[in-house]
Amino acid sequence: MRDKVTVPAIKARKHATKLTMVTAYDAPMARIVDEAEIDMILVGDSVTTTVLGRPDTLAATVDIMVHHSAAVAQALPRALIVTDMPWLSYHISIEETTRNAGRLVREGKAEAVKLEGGRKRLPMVEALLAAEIPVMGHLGLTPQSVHAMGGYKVQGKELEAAHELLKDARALAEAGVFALVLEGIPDVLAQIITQEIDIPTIGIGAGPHCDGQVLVFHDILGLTTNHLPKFVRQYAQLAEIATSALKQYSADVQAGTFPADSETYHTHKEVARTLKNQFIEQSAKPEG
Ligand SMILES: Nc1nc(=O)c2c([nH]1)NC[C@@H]1CN(c3ccc(C(=O)N[C@@H](CCC(=O)O)C(=O)O)cc3)CN21
Ligand SMILES: CC(C)C(=O)C(=O)O
Repeated sequence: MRDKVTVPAIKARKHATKLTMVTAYDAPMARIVDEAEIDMILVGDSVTTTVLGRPDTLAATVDIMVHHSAAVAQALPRALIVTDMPWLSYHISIEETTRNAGRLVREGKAEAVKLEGGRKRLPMVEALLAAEIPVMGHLGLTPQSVHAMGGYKVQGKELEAAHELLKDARALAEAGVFALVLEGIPDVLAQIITQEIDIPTIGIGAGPHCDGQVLVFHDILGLTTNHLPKFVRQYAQLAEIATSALKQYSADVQAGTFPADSETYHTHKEVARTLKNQFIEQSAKPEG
């Protein structure tokens, strides 16, 4: 039995083996991810795009994140549960931010929260850490900034933007976040940030030099039907497997081969015989 993954254990992996994180949005998904010995489960606001059919993550609310986080926690995973703070739940005031994160922890059973943005989020990050809530940062292509970025575009490609991202990473690390997601940035910038800060970096579309990697469950397993970012590697085509299984089920129903006797309930022979005699025509012949 491997030990429960904790925030200090994640921090301690900075100069050890690579960290892995995968999203999950409900209990069976959490069990599948945990069986694979993934270090961290991200209850991502990508639940909106993967499960709720939305084009972006802006529709996520604290209620939605609590609902999915609590379902994941019900699986009692060994992996650390990190739950996303949705858009506008940490932008208005320190009080609202702390209360919202508190709900993710108390009702959603999150063991840490993740929020997007750098220096402009520092007062909120500091308030959460003061309330003993571990915080994971998220910089670069931050999906909650989709409209401000003008789409899902790689960030930090120009020299000045790269320097600004490094400053944001340093500020978050100094404030005390325990790990930092780097999304959609050039490999060399991710390499430099990883070298310059003393907490683990978790990359998604940020090249191979990060201390760990994260991907979305549906993307890895081939359950996503829409456009896939360049950074996704699909390790299975589960949608195809599911569709062919459901077609087989449908064919069996049409052919009358499902359900079989072993999949059917029976009553006592005497009761069955009497009922048949009363209601089913031509059932007078003796029952076997
Ligand atoms: N299923 C899913 N997977 C994700 O990784 C994900 C979500 N949903 N929803 C929220 C955000 C949106 N994400 C995205 C979506 C698209 C690109 C994308 O298409 N990027 C361009 C980059 C173009 C460029 O600037 O060079 C690409 O072609 O990869 C990247 C991240 C990541 N997140
Ligand atoms: C793409 C990952 C990092 C994320 O934030 C999410 O799944 O919401």
